[in-house]
Amino acid sequence: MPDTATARDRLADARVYLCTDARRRQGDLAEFLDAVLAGGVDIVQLRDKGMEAAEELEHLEIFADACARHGKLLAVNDRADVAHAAGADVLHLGQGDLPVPAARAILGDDILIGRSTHAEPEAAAAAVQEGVDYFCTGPCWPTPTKPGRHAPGLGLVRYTAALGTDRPWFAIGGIDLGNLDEVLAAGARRVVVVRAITEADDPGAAAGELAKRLRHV
Ligand SMILES: Cc1ncc(COP(=O)(O)OP(=O)(O)O)c(N)n1
Ligand SMILES: Cc1ncsc1CCOP(=O)(O)O
Ligand SMILES: [Mg+2]
Repeated sequence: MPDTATARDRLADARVYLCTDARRRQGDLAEFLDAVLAGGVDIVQLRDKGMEAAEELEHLEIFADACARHGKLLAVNDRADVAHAAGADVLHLGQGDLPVPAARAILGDDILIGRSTHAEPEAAAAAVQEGVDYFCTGPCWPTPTKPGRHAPGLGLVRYTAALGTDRPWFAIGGIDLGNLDEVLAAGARRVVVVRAITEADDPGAAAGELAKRLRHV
């Protein structure tokens, strides 16, 4: 991507979106982020559900520095105030989070807003809702990363692909290098992962392999 690319240009080009907590603290965290961003992650989100805002902001400084070094997008989960304070490129909102118009009223038009969807009507709505820049469909498989969330499976991915929307959308939930071909065959061209990268022996290599396969479909 050229240096002049906007956040929306970068989103349009994105294939691999990583959500990670901040268990890998300080120096180790920066090293981890450098490896995965150099490897092929296009968007990185700090997703640490138990963390209070002040601690989240502290960690986000490390994320923001890493994203700036690599020209990649920084995403914040759930909280518009934290996204604003961190200067994030992206705010991700689930069905139970702040409604998109409320987030837009706080943040304006420059930030990208993403939305989670878990059922066909939610995906169809997110594909056209004003103020939404991208959406995610899943979980494709039940996942310990989001306990208790019913998995609509690859049927929702097939449904979303059939919408033929121009809006970027990502498959999420239980995706790894072993089942990526099934996700691709269902019609997804972008994925969100947690464990496939954070729990890999070599996170940078895992990011690279995911990116390579998604970019050569
Ligand atoms: C990129 C991305 N996609 C989906 C989610 C899940 O959001 P949500 O359904 O609000 O669940 P929590 O992550 O908040 O537990 C996400 N965070 N990021
Ligand atoms: C946050 C979230 N929302 C739906 S599935 C999921 C977690 C996906 O994690 P993993 O890639 O480890 O299965
Ligand atoms: Mg949420």
